Amino acid sequence: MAKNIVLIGPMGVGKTTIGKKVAKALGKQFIDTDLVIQRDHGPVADIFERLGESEFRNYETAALVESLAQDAVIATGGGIVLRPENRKLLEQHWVVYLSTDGKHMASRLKNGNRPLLKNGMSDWKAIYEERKPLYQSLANFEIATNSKTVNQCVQEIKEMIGAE
Ligand SMILES: Nc1ncnc2c1ncn2[C@@H]1O[C@H](COP(=O)(O)OP(=O)(O)O)[C@@H](O)[C@H]1O
Ligand SMILES: O=C(O)C1=C[C@@H](OP(=O)(O)O)[C@@H](O)[C@H](O)C1
Ligand SMILES: [Mg+2]
Repeated sequence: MAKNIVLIGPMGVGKTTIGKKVAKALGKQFIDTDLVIQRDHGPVADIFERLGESEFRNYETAALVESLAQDAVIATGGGIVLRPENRKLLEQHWVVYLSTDGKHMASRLKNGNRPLLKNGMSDWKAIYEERKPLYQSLANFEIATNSKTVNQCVQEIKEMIGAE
């Protein structure tokens, strides 16, 4: 199995945006687990509403398995680290953790419908604090995105994996 580059990190940190650009720069396929779920089951917010979070997590694990079988750059959803079985799968790949100190996150979160953020930034902070140790323990690389542009993050990832 090829070693994929997998982006993890909290909601809105830039996994989808940066992942797409890294894939392009490396000439690899780009996969977003949320889009795989959406392709098969409809919009993420609708799944949360109709079926609840635990069914969404089932779909997410299936999407992760399918994605990791490719040779790709993969953007995950922020909650991918919650399930032990997902973490076990990720251990075999290059895991890049996009971190943030929380500044500028409100503007990064403006677009997109995130069903877990009913109370905005206070939910975001609490969820991130809870998951941070999981992101840290899985990461092969960490990129502090706070004061960097999207393109700087892309460049750093390329350098980290030795593509430069
Ligand atoms: N380093 C960055 N600096 C400024 N804006 C960023 C940065 N990274 C991402 N963004 C912006 O933040 C928004 C959220 O990014 P997105 O890729 O959807 O995050 P995620 O997939 O992690 O939830 C996008 O509009 C993106 O352009
Ligand atoms: O953090 C989470 O639990 C989630 C993050 C979202 O993806 P992004 O991290 O790309 O926003 C999406 O998978 C869903 O809304 C749940
Ligand atoms: Mg995303």
